[in-house]
Amino acid sequence: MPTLTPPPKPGSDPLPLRGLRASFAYAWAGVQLAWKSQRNFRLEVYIGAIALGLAVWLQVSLVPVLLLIALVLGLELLNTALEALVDLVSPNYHPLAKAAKDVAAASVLIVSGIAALIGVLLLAPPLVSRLGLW
Ligand SMILES: Nc1ncnc2c1ncn2[C@@H]1O[C@H](COP(=O)(O)OP(=O)(O)OP(=O)(O)O)[C@@H](O)[C@H]1O
Repeated sequence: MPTLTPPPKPGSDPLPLRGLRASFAYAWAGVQLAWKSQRNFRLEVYIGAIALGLAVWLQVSLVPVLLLIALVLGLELLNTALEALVDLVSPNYHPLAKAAKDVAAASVLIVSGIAALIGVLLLAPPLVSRLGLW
């Protein structure tokens, strides 16, 4: 019978700062995992970086752009976590597993679509004017 390793518990470290550092390290490992395994996450990071660069260049307020980037990337990470959990509990086909994955993917789709629309509404007018097209 395989021995089960208990999960690490950085929050219960008697030295709070060491526990905090370990928590950040686990969270960063999650970002790296998503970067390596999720093409959509990489694409969203690239698009977010371009939007941020444009906002700086066009002197548009960075607050809405940063909020939208955080929303899309955070939701994509949650979607990735949910996919992993579904694969763990339901490696075989199950309609509820399908519902969980499809609805989680739908949340990313809707938020990304609306974020893209807001991004265009924010950046297109100053971009057109900066390029002297209007
Ligand atoms: N265990 C399962 N039971 C039923 N349907 C599943 C199951 N696993 C995946 N699916 C279906 O296959 C689709 C694709 O699943 P998958 O895990 O490959 O995610 P994905 O959309 O390819 O995500 P990503 O490309 O971000 O990894 C799901 O949206 C779901 O409809």
